[in-house]
Amino acid sequence: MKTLETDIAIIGVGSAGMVAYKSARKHTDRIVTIESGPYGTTCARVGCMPSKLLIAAGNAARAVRQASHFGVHAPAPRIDGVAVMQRVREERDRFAQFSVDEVEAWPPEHRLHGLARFIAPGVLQIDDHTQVRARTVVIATGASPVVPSELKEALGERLIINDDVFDWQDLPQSVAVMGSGVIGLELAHALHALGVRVRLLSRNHKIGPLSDPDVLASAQHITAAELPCAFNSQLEQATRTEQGVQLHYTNEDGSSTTETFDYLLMATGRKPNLSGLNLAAAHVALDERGQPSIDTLTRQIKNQPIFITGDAHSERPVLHEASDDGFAAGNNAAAWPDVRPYPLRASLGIVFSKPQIAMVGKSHRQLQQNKQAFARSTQSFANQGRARVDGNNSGMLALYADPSNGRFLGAEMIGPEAEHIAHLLAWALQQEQTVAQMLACPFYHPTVEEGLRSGLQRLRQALKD
Ligand SMILES: Cc1cc2nc3c(=O)[nH]c(=O)nc-3n(C[C@H](O)[C@H](O)[C@H](O)COP(=O)(O)OP(=O)(O)OC[C@H]3O[C@@H](n4cnc5c(N)ncnc54)[C@H](O)[C@@H]3O)c2cc1C
Ligand SMILES: NC(=O)c1ccc[n+]([C@@H]2O[C@H](COP(=O)([O-])OP(=O)(O)OC[C@H]3O[C@@H](n4cnc5c(N)ncnc54)[C@H](O)[C@@H]3O)[C@@H](O)[C@H]2O)c1
Repeated sequence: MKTLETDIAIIGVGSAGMVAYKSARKHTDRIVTIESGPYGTTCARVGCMPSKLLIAAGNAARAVRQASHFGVHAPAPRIDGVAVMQRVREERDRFAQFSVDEVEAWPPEHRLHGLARFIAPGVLQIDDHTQVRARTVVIATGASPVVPSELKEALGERLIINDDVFDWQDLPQSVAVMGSGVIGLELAHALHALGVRVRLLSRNHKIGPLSDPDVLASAQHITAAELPCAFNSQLEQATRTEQGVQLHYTNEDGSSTTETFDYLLMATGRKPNLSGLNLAAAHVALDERGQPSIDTLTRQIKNQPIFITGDAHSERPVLHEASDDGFAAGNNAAAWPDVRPYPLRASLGIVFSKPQIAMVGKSHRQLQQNKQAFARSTQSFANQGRARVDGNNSGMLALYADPSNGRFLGAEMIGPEAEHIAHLLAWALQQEQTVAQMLACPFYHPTVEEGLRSGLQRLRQALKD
């Protein structure tokens, strides 16, 4: 057994772990990173990038189909599944290789391979080959999909997760997608647009992270029109067949459906990779969800020389937050015990569905849960000028503001250009702008952003009422 002494041990070399390493390295050379899987990051290998590549292919197919709306008639697109998946894999590999190259350029003595777990405070066991004694530890272990073991046993390799999709050599004929959260929506829309027979199964009426009643109702309507869905359905039985899977489920109205698919894609949430770390040996207390109590600004686990980053602590499991966490944790792990707060950016989430969904700042649910007074406006995109020009005039924007000072608080949206409107809103939120200040900014004509201006004008009126 090899033993090592170091200042900082970083568990997990994904997006957060890589940034933590680079930040810590500015202060000390005594760093060890530990990675149990391949380098390349979840985002580039099996997350953000390959999913957006598949979505881009789906958007291209959709554009051809919708061209006739403009009087431009093209034959139905012929989808070459092998070529679609080849581009997804090749571009994915190219993105992932940038991270692999970066990590492999780090000094070899800074890189260990194996599964890390605590055996005592400040002491990590890596597989059965190395023990690392570290002054501080950064946990950057990411998250993994939740897959019920009984379904996995019943369906074997016909039950898949997002990772499997991006390794396909060809598109399958049919896929049932379980879960109408972020991953379920993005992949179901992309596969459907690429001509795969899809059924989106949801045990409730949720659409991604949406909570505003009007935006959610609009999203339910749009999603049901766009995709074959079974909302509020209950999977009763899943059986492996020679060709794939047979699913028997109860529908919202009590009727039953039996359908066969090539695969069942599980998209029912992701869980932080903490259970294998044996945090009890580090004297870290966990709550009922198996989460440690952390200071969100320093990223420190309360009263411990341990920092936690990215999807491993699940508050905001998106890429830019993982990078920010890594930066804060890397610097603080080096500075410990003189840690300092690193402020959070305005909260921003985007779902690359059709149309896109965006969440900025406080959601409707959070405002209600906090019992916070708020003014609200809603704005439909059905008659928005530029959206009608482009033939993507569906969706709804809800905006919230603080009645005590007129400051913008948050927004929920499904609709055209949501990714760009959400950025404008997040920047205004971070600058603590009032609705009046936002309306004093320029809005070009004719743009979808004019729909945002209409929503802000209504919000200004709601603040007066
Ligand atoms: C399908 C999908 C699409 C996504 N799309 C987007 C998007 O469009 N935009 C966006 O912002 N975010 C997106 N995300 C989320 C984003 O990918 C994550 O927030 C981000 O990758 C988290 O980075 P991380 O460093 O926390 O984890 P990871 O990159 O997963 O790194 C964790 C690393 O820790 C290693 N590890 C785990 N346990 C141990 C252990 N005990 N010992 C040693 N090593 C260990 C793992 O092998 C892994 O390499 C998507 C995620 C998925 C799954
Ligand atoms: N565009 C992006 O930024 C992007 C894309 C993909 C993933 N992500 C990140 O990854 C995280 C995880 O995504 P996700 O889609 O796995 O989780 P999610 O929490 O968004 O969705 C999970 C869905 O599964 C449902 N569900 C849970 N248990 C179920 C069960 N037993 N049966 C049926 N349905 C069930 C939930 O009601 C929910 O709708 C997201 O929160 C997001 O932060 C981000």
